[in-house]
Amino acid sequence: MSDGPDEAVRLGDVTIAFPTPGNGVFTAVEGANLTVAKGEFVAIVGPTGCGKSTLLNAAAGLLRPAAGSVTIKGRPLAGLNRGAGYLFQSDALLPWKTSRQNVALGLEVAGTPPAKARALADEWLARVGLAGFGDRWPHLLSGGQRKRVAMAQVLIRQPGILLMDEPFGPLDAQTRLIMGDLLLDLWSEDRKAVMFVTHDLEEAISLSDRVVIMSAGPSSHIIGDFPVKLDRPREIADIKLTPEFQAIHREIWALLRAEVMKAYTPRAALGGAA
Ligand SMILES: Nc1ncnc2c1ncn2[C@@H]1O[C@H](COP(=O)(O)OP(=O)(O)OP(=O)(O)O)[C@@H](O)[C@H]1O
Repeated sequence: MSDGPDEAVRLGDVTIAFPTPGNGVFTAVEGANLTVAKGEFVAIVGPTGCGKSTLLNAAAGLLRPAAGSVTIKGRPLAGLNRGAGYLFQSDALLPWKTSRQNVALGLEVAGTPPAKARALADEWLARVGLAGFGDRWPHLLSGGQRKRVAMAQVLIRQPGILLMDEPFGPLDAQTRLIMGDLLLDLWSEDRKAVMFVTHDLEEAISLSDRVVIMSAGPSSHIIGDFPVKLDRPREIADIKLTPEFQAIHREIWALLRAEVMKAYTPRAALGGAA
C-alpha cells in the first residue's frame, strides 16, 4: 500500500500504556501496526479487554501513544483527529434537544446557519429512515431509532473517517442486522474509511473489507489481517449463509478462538506472572 495520500489513518508500531497505582505502568497495546486506506472498511476484533478501544482512541487522538506514530493521510496526528466521526456504544444525544436539533448541532457549532443546518438535519433523518421524526425527543425513541439519530448526527458532518466502537452493541439481534444493512447502504454512497471495533466476528466479516485480529492483552498487537472478498452490495442476513462467508469465518475463528481462550485463562496457567 502506498504511503500518505491513499491512507486514511496509519498506526505505526503504536504502544499505549496506562499508569497504575504505585507508579506502575500497564502496557495495553504494544507495537501495533494498522493502516486503513481511503474508502476501506476495516473491522478490529479481539478478546475482551485486549485493547480494541484503546487502538481506536489512538486513531481518534484521544490517547497519545507512549511510542510509535499515528498519521492521518500521511501527516502526524497532533491532538484530536478532527476529521473523524465517532460512533460509540452509547449515543451522545442531548435529552433536551429534539432529533432534528441533535442532528443539526454539529453543523451549527461549526458555523452553518441554523435554518440550513436544520434543513440538512431533516434530510439526514430521512436518509436514516426517520423522516417525520425531527420533533421527537430522544426519550421517546426506541434503541434502534436513537442509534439512527446518532448515525445521522455523525454523518451529517461528512467526516473523512468513521471510528466506530461497538456501535450496535446494546441493540437486539434483529435491530443489529437492520442497522448493519443501513450502515452499509450509507457507506456505499461515498465509501469513507471506517475503523469498526466489535467483539462479534460475524458482524465484522459481514460489514468489512478486512478483519484484523488483536492478540489477548496485555501488550496486545495485531496478529492477523484477513481480506474479506465477499461481493458488495451485501445483505447481511443473506451473506452469512454463503459458503464463502462460512469459509472465512472458519479461517479467522481458528486464530481468534485461541486468543479468546487465553483471555479467559489465568496468567499463571500460561506460565506468566500471576
Ligand atoms: N484509562 C485507562 N487506565 C488504565 N487501564 C486502562 C484504561 N483504559 C483501558 N485500560 C485497560 O487497557 C486494556 C484494554 O482496554 P480496551 O478498553 O481498549 O479493551 P477492549 O478490547 O476494547 O475491551 P472490550 O472488548 O471489553 O470492550 C484493558 O485491560 C483495560 O483495563
